[in-house]
Amino acid sequence: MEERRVWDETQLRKYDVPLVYVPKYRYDDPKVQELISANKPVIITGSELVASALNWDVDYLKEHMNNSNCTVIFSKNHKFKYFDDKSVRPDVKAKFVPPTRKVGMKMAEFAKRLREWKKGDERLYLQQMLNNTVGPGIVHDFLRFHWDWINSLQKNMSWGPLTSNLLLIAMEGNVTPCHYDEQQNLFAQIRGFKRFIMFPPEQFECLYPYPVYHPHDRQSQVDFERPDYMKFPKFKGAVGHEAVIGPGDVLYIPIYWWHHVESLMRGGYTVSVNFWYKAGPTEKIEYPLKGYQKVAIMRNVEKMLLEALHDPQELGPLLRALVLGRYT
Ligand SMILES: CC1(C)c2ccccc2-c2ccc(C[C@@H](CC(=O)O)C(=O)C(=O)O)cc21
Ligand SMILES: [Zn+2]
Repeated sequence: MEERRVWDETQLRKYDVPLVYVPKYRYDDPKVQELISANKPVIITGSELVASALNWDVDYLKEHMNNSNCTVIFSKNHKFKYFDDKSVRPDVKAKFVPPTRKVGMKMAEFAKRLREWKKGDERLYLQQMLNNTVGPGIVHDFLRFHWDWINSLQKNMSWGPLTSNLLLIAMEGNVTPCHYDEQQNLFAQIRGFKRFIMFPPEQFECLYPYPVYHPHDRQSQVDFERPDYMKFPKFKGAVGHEAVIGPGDVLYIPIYWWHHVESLMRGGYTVSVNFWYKAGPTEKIEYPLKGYQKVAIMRNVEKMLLEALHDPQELGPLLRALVLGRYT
């Protein structure tokens, strides 16, 4: 039946990227397991995975979460570009200007700031690991997630263990710029609508990730809002897979797939929970290698070269000497 449109295209940010649609199937449709085992994205409906959490809004959460501190990211603009400056060398870290800052705060304070937010204020993005200390009411809802469905999926796909569930509360219009993760991800939407633009690992050359040793490792250097086609000419060849998900939907984000994520403008704050799984064991290697395997190989080469050369400035010249005029 024709679904009631509760959002429209004017709530999506405009980018110069051609898009195809991610397919949508009911959780018991064989196409779901077929697509997931092929490492292809799919929107899964009717799973009831987080049905017990569909009432999670900030008022409910602040009532039922202990007074535990939540991690809240502040940004001066709508972009929340992830960075990891823990594992970064001091010389690289010294030059790096973090685009966001992390603050611990109680859910009640976050709710208040959300209510009182005015244009020009820093934007907020709450991301809190769900565990058994967040509060009895939340743990009760969490335990009532549709675990037998997702556990059977994990087993059928021979994924590794569930590593974490992140509770995510984003302001309308927040953007997580394009990046990839090294885990399988089932992303459950609870409140509001989120839009994903995803690219397969094969499009590595179009998305120009930062060097592996950079704090923005795994993020694309391309600013989707103002692409620099001189520096990143191959971005012209990128083709995105678009998915818009709402309450009750689950999106499968395959390991190593790039994803740009935004909470729809004028759609109110969004609540989501993601389920990150370690990759399964690689059975015997088959040739030709898959895109994500080549990405993993390139990452290892970068790490090895950095280890050997020690000075990051020497990596470029050595790689150019190795390739230009020889492998080009
Ligand atoms: C941007 C933010 C809040 C952040 C800041 C600092 C450190 C980590 C993270 C982090 C990690 C995951 C997400 C969820 C999602 C993107 C989205 O839904 O916005 C996503 O990428 C995924 O589920 O893989 C969001 C974030
Ligand atoms: Zn991600």
